[in-house]
Amino acid sequence: MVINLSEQHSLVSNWVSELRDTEIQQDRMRFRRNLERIGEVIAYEISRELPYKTVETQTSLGISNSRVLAEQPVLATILRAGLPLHQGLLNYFDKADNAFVSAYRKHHKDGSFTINVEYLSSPELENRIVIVSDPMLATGASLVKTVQYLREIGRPKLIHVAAAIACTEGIEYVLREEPSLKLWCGDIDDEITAKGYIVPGLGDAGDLAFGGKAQY
Ligand SMILES: O=P(O)(O)OC[C@H]1O[C@H](OP(=O)(O)OP(=O)(O)O)[C@H](O)[C@@H]1O
Ligand SMILES: O=c1cc[nH]c(=O)[nH]1
Ligand SMILES: [Mg+2]
Repeated sequence: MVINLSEQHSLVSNWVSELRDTEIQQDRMRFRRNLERIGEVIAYEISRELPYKTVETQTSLGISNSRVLAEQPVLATILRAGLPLHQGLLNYFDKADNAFVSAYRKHHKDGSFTINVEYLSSPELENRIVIVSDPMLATGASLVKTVQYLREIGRPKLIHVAAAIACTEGIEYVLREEPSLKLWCGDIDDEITAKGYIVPGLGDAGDLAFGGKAQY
């Protein structure tokens, strides 16, 4: 299932527009903060679908029956571009457990790339609700590989995905490989280049958030 948050009027499309803007991108702090804000809104949207339980809360004047989360989700993110989006989710799910995966594109001289996973840190995932965050869902290869690694740790009962910008081709690939995923996207673009960049997209999210990296 796919939800495109830009289909409805909300501040999300405003922030996605700023993420795409080459002038505003010069301000790395604003770029990271916009990703974080999108993460916060997606956290709120997902929170409307989670299980709740009723607890008695003692106030200074009496007892309130309040609804609170019945369980904490696991927030998983893909290094490095996922970090600001992850922080936004964590701002709202502030008691969540966390997982980190280093799925990154290893670029080859012929212009092709493969997805390398070199590091994975995760809590137990059996029967947990997992929210995977990565700002860019391009070919979908990083996401599918990440979910496959997470499934080796345990069997989550539901996996949500938070992305700032996804492209239709990548979404189709992800849902072919992992049909049970629920994808929350800030916006969806239709094109992807031969090098795997989303068009119009925003460029390289990791570089824009944290600076360029050397090829080695
Ligand atoms: O859908 P895909 O085609 O797999 O591409 C998306 C991936 O590419 C980016 O990471 P990148 O490899 O640039 O690493 P970085 O976060 O270190 O910049 C992005 O953050 C995704 O993880
Ligand atoms: O367009 C894209 C595709 C992958 N990763 C990015 O950062 N941008
Ligand atoms: Mg990158």
